[in-house]
Amino acid sequence: MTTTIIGFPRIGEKRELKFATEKYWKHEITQSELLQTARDIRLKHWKLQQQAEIDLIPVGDFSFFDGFLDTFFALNIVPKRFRQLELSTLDEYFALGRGFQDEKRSVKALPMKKWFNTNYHYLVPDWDDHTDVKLVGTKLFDEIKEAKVAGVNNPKAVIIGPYTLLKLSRFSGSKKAPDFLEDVVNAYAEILNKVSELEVGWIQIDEPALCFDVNVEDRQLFNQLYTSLLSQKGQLKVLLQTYFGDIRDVYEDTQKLDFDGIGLDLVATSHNVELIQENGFDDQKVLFAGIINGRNIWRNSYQSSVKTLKSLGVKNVILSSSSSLLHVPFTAASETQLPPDVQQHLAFAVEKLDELHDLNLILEGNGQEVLNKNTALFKNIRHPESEKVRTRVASLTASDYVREPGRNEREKIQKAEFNLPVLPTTTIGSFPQTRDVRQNRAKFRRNEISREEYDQFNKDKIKRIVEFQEDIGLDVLVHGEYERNDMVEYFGEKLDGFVFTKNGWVQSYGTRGVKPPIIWGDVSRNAPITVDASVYAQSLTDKVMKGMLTGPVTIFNWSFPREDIQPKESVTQIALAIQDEVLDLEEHGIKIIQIDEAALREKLPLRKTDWFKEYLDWAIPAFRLVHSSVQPTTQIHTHMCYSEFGDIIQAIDDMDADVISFEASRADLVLIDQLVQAHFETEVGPGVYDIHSPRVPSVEEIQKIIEGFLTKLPIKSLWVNPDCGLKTRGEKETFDSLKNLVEATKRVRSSLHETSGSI
Ligand SMILES: Nc1nc2c(c(=O)[nH]1)N[C@@H](CNc1ccc(C(=O)N[C@@H](CCC(=O)N[C@@H](CCC(=O)N[C@@H](CCC(=O)O)C(=O)O)C(=O)O)C(=O)O)cc1)CN2
Ligand code: MET
Ligand SMILES: [Zn+2]
Repeated sequence: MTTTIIGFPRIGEKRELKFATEKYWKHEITQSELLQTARDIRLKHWKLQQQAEIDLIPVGDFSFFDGFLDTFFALNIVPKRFRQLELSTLDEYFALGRGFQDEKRSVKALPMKKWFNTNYHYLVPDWDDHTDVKLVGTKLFDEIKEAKVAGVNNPKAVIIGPYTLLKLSRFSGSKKAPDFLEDVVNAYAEILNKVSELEVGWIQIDEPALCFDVNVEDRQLFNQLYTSLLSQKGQLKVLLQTYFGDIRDVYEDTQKLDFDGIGLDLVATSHNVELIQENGFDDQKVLFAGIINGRNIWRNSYQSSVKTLKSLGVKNVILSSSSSLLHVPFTAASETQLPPDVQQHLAFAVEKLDELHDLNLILEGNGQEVLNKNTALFKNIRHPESEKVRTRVASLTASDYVREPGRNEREKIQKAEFNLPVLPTTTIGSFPQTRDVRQNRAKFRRNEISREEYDQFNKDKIKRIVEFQEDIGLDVLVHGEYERNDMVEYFGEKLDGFVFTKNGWVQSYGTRGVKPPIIWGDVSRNAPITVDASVYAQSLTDKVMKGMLTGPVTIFNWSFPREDIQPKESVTQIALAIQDEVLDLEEHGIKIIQIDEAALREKLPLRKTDWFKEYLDWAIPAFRLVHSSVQPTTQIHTHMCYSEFGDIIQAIDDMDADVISFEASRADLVLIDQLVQAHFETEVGPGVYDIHSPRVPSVEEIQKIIEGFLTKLPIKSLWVNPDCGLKTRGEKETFDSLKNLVEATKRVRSSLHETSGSI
């Protein structure tokens, strides 16, 4: 038996890569300084794995921005608009990820999407009829050489596979995936060949897309790709690596094809275990058993892992992580401020390396001591439970999930209550988290300023931004969320039952990271959270101030969940805590309350058959529970930044919010059509401009977009807003964009007057 991992976090223990990259973008360091930082990071991570005696060390899992981008960049899949910029290779690479702008030129970045059911984003390549797929990149080979020089004698080359590449791509020309098949196979064959020449034993080809539903055509595509590719592998051993789910649709095919290893996630579901038990596993192949959880931060229970592994009856096994460790923070060792009983149960990336080593020892018969210690740890685990919370959850009844009166009735009541103009304008909540805002928070954290000073700073910010919103004529105002480091971490810090880390950063996209809170005990609210800020903001204006909360499903999905109770149970507890906050806001005169569910779509199970019974059947009720007991006059908004909910429209409507805002880039006029077709009842604010880019949209541009929406949607259901919060933007571009948004709306309103006389 030996050990490996699928991949290691790459941002660095103290986010060194983030800081160096951002400095490079600001021209504060040179390219060679950035490359040196990257080399240092890779070396350090390889050494850590060597110290933990990991046998097969992944190489190629490092990335400056995104591993999916690395793969298609190496394969020359770069739209012309980027090539024409004539940048250096590295700058072209970054341009794909974050767009490019100088005095003369402006090119939009490739779109980003959620990587399966994680909070990590990958870049979506756009293939057109000019796309010329061929191997041009040397990153993987360079890193292999570098690893060998550094004394990594047993590297495992890592690359994203052709099936996943094709399935996750966008084809905008007349040529579709099958038309590129031959070129793709040739390019990958060349990669295998080059890796082989470097005397590498194994190549890991990541194919997580096999964990989605695989239909007949997909299955044929998969078989075609690999029949051809594997016939050219020579001496190189090929590992088909999957993660995040099971491969029931192609399990038999993978057994028949000439793979040397199959990597299966034994943690995300029990399905892969059953597949092996029921169908057996080819004696000639190695099972890369994904037994150490790459998605959560708890210690592994050796006893149950050993039991699972022994139940498989597979001859050749290499122990591995269930996914890349990219999705967990670097090390738990630095989290010294955590209660010791929590601390001892944590395993971040570095600790997971040791767990693999331990498990290997145990399975080889030399690990009785570590096994005993681990078993004792699990015997003594005590999650703080609250009788009060349990009783409250147990006494919920069906009526707690139903808001009265129904939506149509409420709509009339609220139109009278608020008397807003048609096409009401608003924003999604946050305003730019400028340097001074973060510094104020950092100072408070370091005890350099008092609570009063900290609060006063934020109050001044609120006052200023309320004045700005009034000045430019927005209709429904927000307080700006200056007090929040992150929309989930902030609530985690305020609620009982959560613990949080000091340095538990996980990459979300590019150089951006999040510090997911940890759900450790039963969750409840012990004091108001946002009431002061919202009430203060409302006191400054006669316009209506929108309260701003994060919903239970998003808080749960962007935290590290406990595993001793069902997700439904945790989410219901969080829902009741947020319900307390909703009712408190209402009682304090806040009349519109937005409850963000940005992450609702994200955790939809990979397979359609699981959508309702494993997720939506509790996620949608949890949201309803939060708001169902408010007055008919209180207007409930929700927000989802990603518009990929075409397939779950009915479930979104069933959340029973009064208004929903979401992203609506050009392609999503399709979504608007779907909404109309599905008789979607919730009022909608499809984002009229993209906040992920610093570009300022013109008045005319926004006006056109609103008019476009109006050709499809009734005017009484339409709101005007940006497509997400403004926290990552600069102030100047934000202010200019919002002024244009309001002006465009006014023009549309007056043109309506002219054409119809009344509205
Ligand atoms: N949890 C979550 N997931 C999400 C989103 C989201 O908003 N939250 N949005 C979507 C996109 N994802 C995003 C993820 C991260 C960021 C982001 O901006 N992250 C920031 C960190 C934000 C943060 O929490 N900052 C902290 C701490 C920042 C810090 O290190 N501060 C320095 C000081 C900084 C300074 O002086 O300038 C220090 O303490 O030393 C704070 O504000 O308090 C980053 O990586 O740069 C944006 C979007 C999807 N997933
Ligand atoms: C990622 S969704 C963001 C919603 C939040 N209210 C904000 O405006 O930042
Ligand atoms: Zn958003």
